[in-house]
Amino acid sequence: MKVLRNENNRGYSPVFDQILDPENQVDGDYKESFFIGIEDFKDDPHGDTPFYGPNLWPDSDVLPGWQATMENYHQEALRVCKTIAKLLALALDLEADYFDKPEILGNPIAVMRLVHYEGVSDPSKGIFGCGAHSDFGMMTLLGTDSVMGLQICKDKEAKPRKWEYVPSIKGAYIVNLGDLLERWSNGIFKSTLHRVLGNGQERYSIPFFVEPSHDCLVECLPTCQSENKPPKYPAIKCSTYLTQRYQQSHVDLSIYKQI
Ligand SMILES: O=C(O)CCC(=O)C(=O)O
Ligand SMILES: [Fe+2]
Repeated sequence: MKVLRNENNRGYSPVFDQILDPENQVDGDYKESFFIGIEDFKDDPHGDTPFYGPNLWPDSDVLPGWQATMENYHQEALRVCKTIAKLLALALDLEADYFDKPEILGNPIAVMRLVHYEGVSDPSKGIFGCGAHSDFGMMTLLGTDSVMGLQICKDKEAKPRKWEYVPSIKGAYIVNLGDLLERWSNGIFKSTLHRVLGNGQERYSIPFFVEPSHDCLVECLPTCQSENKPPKYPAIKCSTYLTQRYQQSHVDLSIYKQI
C-alpha cells in the first residue's frame, strides 16, 4: 500500500499496528489511523530528526482538497496548543512564553493522528479499542465525535483502577497532559491515564500530539524543584524518549514487508 506507515511514522497504521497496554491486552488496539506530521527540514542539518519528514498523501484525485484541509487543521491545532502552553507555563510560575523557545515549541514535533475505531471491547477478555496509556509528549489536543468510548483514570496508583467515561461536548476539545510534561514539571502535572472502549458503533477521533523539538533536553524545570523536592526523573532528550515509546508500542515495520 502506497501510504502504509513508514519509518518516520507517517501514513496509514492498520488495526493491531499499536498495542498500548500489552499487560492487559490480548490483541493490539482495535483502531486504524493515519499519521500526519511536520515536514519542515530547515532545522535538520544532520538529518537526525526522525519525527520530521515528508508526509504520505493519497492521490489528490482520490481525495480532492484533503491534503490542504489537513495541513490547515495541523497549523491551527498547533496554534491552539501554543496558547495552552502559555497557561501551563504561568501555572508553573514560569514566564508565559517559556515554552516558545526554539528548542521547545519553536520547532515542535507535532503529530496529528486520524483514528477510526470499530468493534466491541471487552476488558475482561483483554479487548480494547485503545489500551490504557498516557500520551508520550507534552500535551494532546483531542477532538472526538459524539460516540462515547474514551475513559480516564484519575488516580493512576489506585488498585483496582477506577475508569470514568469522558462525555463528548459538541464544539469542545479534550486536552490530555503527557508524560514529558510530568517529567518536566517533576510530577506537579500528572499525565492523563486513558483508554478507549468500543461499543460496536464506529467512532472517530483526532488526537494532536505536541512535543518539544528533537534536541530538547527535558529536565526538571527550575520552578519545580527545591532542596526538599529534588528532580524525580533524569534528563532525557526528547527524540530519544519518543523513539523508545513509539518502538515499544508499535509492531516492527518489517512484518508488513512479509505480507
Ligand atoms: O480516541 C480517543 O479518544 C483517544 C485516542 C488516544 O488516546 C491516542 O491515540 O493516544
Ligand atoms: Fe492517548
